Amino acid sequence: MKPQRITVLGSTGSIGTSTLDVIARHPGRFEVFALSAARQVDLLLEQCARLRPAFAVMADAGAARRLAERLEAERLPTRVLEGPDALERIAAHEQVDVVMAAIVGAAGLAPCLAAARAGKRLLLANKEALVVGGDFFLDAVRAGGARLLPIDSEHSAIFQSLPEDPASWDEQVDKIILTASGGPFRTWEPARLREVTPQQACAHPNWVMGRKISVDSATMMNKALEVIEAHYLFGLPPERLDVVIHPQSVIHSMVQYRDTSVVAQLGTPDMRVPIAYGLAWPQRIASGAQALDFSRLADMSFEALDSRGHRERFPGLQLAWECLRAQPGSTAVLNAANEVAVAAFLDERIRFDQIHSVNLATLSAVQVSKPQDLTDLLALDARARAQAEESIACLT
Ligand SMILES: NC(=O)C1=CN([C@@H]2O[C@H](COP(=O)(O)OP(=O)(O)OC[C@H]3O[C@@H](n4cnc5c(N)ncnc54)[C@H](OP(=O)(O)O)[C@@H]3O)[C@@H](O)[C@H]2O)C=CC1
Ligand SMILES: CC(=O)[C@@H](O)[C@H](O)COP(=O)(O)O
Ligand SMILES: [Mn+2]
Repeated sequence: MKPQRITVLGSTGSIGTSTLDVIARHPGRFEVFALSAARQVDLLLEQCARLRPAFAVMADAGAARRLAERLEAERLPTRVLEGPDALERIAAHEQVDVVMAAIVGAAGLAPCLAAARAGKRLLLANKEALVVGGDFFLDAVRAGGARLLPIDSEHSAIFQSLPEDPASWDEQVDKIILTASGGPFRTWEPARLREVTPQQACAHPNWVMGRKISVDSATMMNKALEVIEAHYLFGLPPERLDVVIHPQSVIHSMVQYRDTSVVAQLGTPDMRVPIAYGLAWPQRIASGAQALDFSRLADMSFEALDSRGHRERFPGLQLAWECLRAQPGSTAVLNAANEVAVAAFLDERIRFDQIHSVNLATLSAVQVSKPQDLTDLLALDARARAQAEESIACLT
């Protein structure tokens, strides 16, 4: 079998490094064609030395210069490119079969669209790209004849629990139930959330992840983004998307059928499992993850969103359903506001509980009209970011 040639967008991140780990377990099956990062020169250099990709792209121009100098000093053949256009180029390159989309945030949308239009197998970890792109993203997938496969653990679980034929989903499925860990503050008094530090927010109880998604898990905005992501991936209306808190993260999500049967996917919390599934689909390959040991599984518990003060503790979650029912483009505004607010929290410019205030203020201030193309979408994203910064300035 000819090796599958892969571009890993965001190769220095949590998903990126896990992807390279899975790929390394299957020499001959996969080959790395291109890698990308924003600023981490040392790690990208080490990955280039090990994997010898044809291209390495850095979002930051200074970092690209430093990487090129060091590759030359070590006589490594990888060609360095810089900036957003270069990301699109390695995503759409004719020699590429598979693109792992593991950039964090809306910055990943344009290369995802490029991969979609070029008809690649697109492994989507970058949920923000779909939350921003919505139907426009799906149109690009259809037009390009791409194969979109979910990598987010919940969506991989749902995909594994659904019937093979998407045409039967609407008729056979009653609802999708996304599980949520509840993050590090699941049992905290809501009033204490104003004291939360970035370090506390990034300490997820079950998963080791990048800082942005870790903060999103702590506010449960991650689950809000995932409800929106599920709507676009699986085509069910907002009222057929449910969330239940499951603190152990053993059940990664579930599908409830018309006859009330529930089909779920379970496993240890290790992203190499959905990554291996996306890479090899429809086959299964070794991921390197530890198997679940049911004899040592102490507990699997569940909490309703309407119990234990969760609605007050996690007010942002509801915005997912509100934005899905509002004007198309609202989910892009929510995402932009949240990216800006999370960055401000990590920079200690706002408090943890103010992330939600910024999101709400931005949603109510930005007028949304249905975006017709990528230019419209990017303009809406930029307006929402500017508005979110204004809301932050009013808070501080
Ligand atoms: N981590 C996880 O377990 C999961 C993550 N996801 C999703 O996957 C995506 C990646 O998450 P994660 O791996 O945790 O994030 P990380 O922060 O660990 O990694 C992000 C990657 O993107 C690069 N990057 C950051 N900003 C830019 C930019 N503006 N332009 C180009 N590249 C950029 C980073 O480069 P550099 O290292 O140089 O900064 C890094 O390679 C997110 O959308 C997240 O929601 C989904 C499910 C689980
Ligand atoms: C690993 C993964 O997919 C994350 O999105 C994870 O699910 C976060 O967990 P919670 O958002 O449920 O805390
Ligand atoms: Mn997830």
